[in-house]
Amino acid sequence: MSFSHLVHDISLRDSISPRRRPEASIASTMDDHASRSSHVSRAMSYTSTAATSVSIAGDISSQLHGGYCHPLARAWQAERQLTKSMLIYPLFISDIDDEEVLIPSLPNQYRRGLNKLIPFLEPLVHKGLRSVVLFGVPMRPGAKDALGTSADDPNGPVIRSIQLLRQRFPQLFIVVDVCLCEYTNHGHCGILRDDGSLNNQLSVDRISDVAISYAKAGAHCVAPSDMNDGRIRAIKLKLIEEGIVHSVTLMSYAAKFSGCLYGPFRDAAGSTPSFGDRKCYQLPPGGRGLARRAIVRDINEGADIIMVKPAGQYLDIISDAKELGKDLPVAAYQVSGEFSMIHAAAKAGVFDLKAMAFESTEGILRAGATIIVSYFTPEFLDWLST
Ligand SMILES: NCc1[nH]cc(CCC(=O)O)c1CC(=O)O
Ligand SMILES: [Zn+2]
Ligand SMILES: [Zn+2]
Repeated sequence: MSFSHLVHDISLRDSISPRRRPEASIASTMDDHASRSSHVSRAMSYTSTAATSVSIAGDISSQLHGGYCHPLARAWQAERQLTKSMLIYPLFISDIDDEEVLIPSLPNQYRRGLNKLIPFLEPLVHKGLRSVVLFGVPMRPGAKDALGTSADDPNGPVIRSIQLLRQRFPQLFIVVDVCLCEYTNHGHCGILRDDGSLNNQLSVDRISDVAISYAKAGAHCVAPSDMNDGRIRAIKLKLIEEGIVHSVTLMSYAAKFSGCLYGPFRDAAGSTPSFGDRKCYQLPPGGRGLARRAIVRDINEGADIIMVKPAGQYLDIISDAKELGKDLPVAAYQVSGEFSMIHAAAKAGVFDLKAMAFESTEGILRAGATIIVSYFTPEFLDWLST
């Protein structure tokens, strides 16, 4: 197409219908008359400078607005859109079977015993819930010790709920978080040396045993969140040794950062460390290079899915994970603190809850994740149905 043809076309359009000017879509979003008329005069100067071919080419390629003013055209700008099957819903399962307790720092989320689980999940499964991630919470006195013995208690809440969920919801994909911090009396994610640091060998041996118990109980996916070096390899090798590697997905919390955003979770799971913090085994927030090394390491050790956590503050890491592991699904965990912040801000009138919930997941999807662990899952099942 020649430039002179474009000049002709533009002036023809202008003379036939002023509404078809390239600026029409901008003007239509303006509601006061003054700004509308200023756009009209800009449109006229556009037409008058259209005499030189170079500036026309520049102006035409600069017109983006017309491409996305319809809601569907806006949706098409995204590489991928949120679907129900991308969501994993976190569940806190108490060892007190009849318990159902609201977690004050985590809006609308409860810690539930086994007897409350099925009635709660039934309607969600009917609305399209595809996957949950289980966190066991031992509430009974004496349930915690230095080795986290209750983590794989066959009568404990996690193993019993895996069996129950498999039986009652055969289509539900059951992910189980593997860590010791909920079960140790010191609240750290492994077994400690006398000086309070993690003993890597003992921790990895124990955590891989726990993962195998969950897998044997019927978990479709085990997800170690402890961050001990070498646990992905150890779990994969034991899955092979046990002859169950073909039926279990291994999801690594590969890039898990230490920070302020896990507080409500620790309230829910009772897993706040009794001394110190997790800074020596969770990544420093500025450590992008370290996160990339952890991601590559876990891919090489046999992870099937790579997770980044938290999500919103770490979108560059999600994008790195997708680049480094371009043939693996990448998961993002929108953690308790992110969820509670969104709720608090919505309550303070900063924004609309639903709009922000969607915007936050759009960022995560854009960065490259296709699996999202989210406390908004029950709401999304409703929002995505309408
Ligand atoms: N290791 C346990 C674990 N698994 C997932 C989370 C956090 C999830 C959330 O905040 O929603 C934590 C807490 C922690 O590491 O302290
Ligand atoms: Zn049913
Ligand atoms: Zn832990």
